[in-house]
Amino acid sequence: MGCHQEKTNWIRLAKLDDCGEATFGSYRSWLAKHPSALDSFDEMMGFAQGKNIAVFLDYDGTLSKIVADPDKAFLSEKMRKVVQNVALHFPTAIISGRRLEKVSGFVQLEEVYYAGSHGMDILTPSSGSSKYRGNNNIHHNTTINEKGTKFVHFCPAQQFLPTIQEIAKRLKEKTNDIKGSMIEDNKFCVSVHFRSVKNKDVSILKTMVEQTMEEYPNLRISEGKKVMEIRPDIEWDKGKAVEYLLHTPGFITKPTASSDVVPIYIGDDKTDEDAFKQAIECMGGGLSIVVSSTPKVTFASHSLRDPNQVEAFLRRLVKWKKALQLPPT
Ligand SMILES: O=P(O)(O)OC[C@H]1O[C@H](O[C@H]2O[C@H](CO)[C@@H](O)[C@H](O)[C@H]2O)[C@H](O)[C@@H](O)[C@@H]1O
Repeated sequence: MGCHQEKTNWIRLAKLDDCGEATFGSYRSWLAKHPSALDSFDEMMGFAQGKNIAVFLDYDGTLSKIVADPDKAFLSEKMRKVVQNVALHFPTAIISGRRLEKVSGFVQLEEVYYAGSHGMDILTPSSGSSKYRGNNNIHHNTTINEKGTKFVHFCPAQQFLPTIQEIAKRLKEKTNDIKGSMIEDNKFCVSVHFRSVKNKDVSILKTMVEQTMEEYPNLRISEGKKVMEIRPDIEWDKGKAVEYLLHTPGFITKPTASSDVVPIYIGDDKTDEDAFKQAIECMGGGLSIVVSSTPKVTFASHSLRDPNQVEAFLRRLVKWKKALQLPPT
């Protein structure tokens, strides 16, 4: 799928950051380059009008506020309702670093597609993506839920499962004495949390993790928000997960040319940059929105300050769609 020729100003602006421009002094000057998706709503929807919008959402820091205890990052009832409404009007997926069961357990919406482990565990009700499925079932496992519905898990890092389980166990033992640290087993990746670790112990923890990782050359570490994320070193990320879902039969119901699809991706973290960059910029043009209240280097074209603004944006998106469906007066 080639890059879209007709780039709008904001997409070109986002590309400047791609070139390494990081000279933003204040939030205000940064905002000039990554305008508020609420302030630019009409302009953005002008770009999307007449095309099929698909909505992709990150979970932590985007739909739920960042909290000290990762097990308590619950979704508010208000946000659940809004996401449900979005999913009733647009194909919608949540792509999280969490294990799939954990994020779907937090969200509890049947209308939404889910991808866990930074896109390395994608659940679809159909037979999976035609593009990736090919003639064999490699990486695809079928499951049937309690209601008898058939689902397919696409797990491109399946062969790493024993290694991930091993490293999660080893890190739990090793870091046991570091107060406030927490190892979260996200199935195909592991999070080492240090938000509640005393400053003086953070570097000790990081060294411990890095030393352990030396024995696992097929894994890599990336750093998120007060968390080290350990994952298989494969060419698969949230951007690839977006592409997979866009090729999944049934996700976008109206068959259409790929250039008629406008993915909107909203996320707050480094792993979301893969989706901003690869999926949004090179799939016929999409809309990428970073959630941040401070300036940061990003491929995203637009921004929102926090989950409250995400909620407001999603609410407005539904209202916009409903207005389009009204018969002319
Ligand atoms: O892709 P995401 O859904 O954004 O997942 C990224 C990581 O999010 C979670 O950690 C972050 O949120 C926690 C709860 O607010 C917070 O305590 C932590 O400091 C943040 O880093 C999740 O727990 C991680 O496993 C994910 O990798």
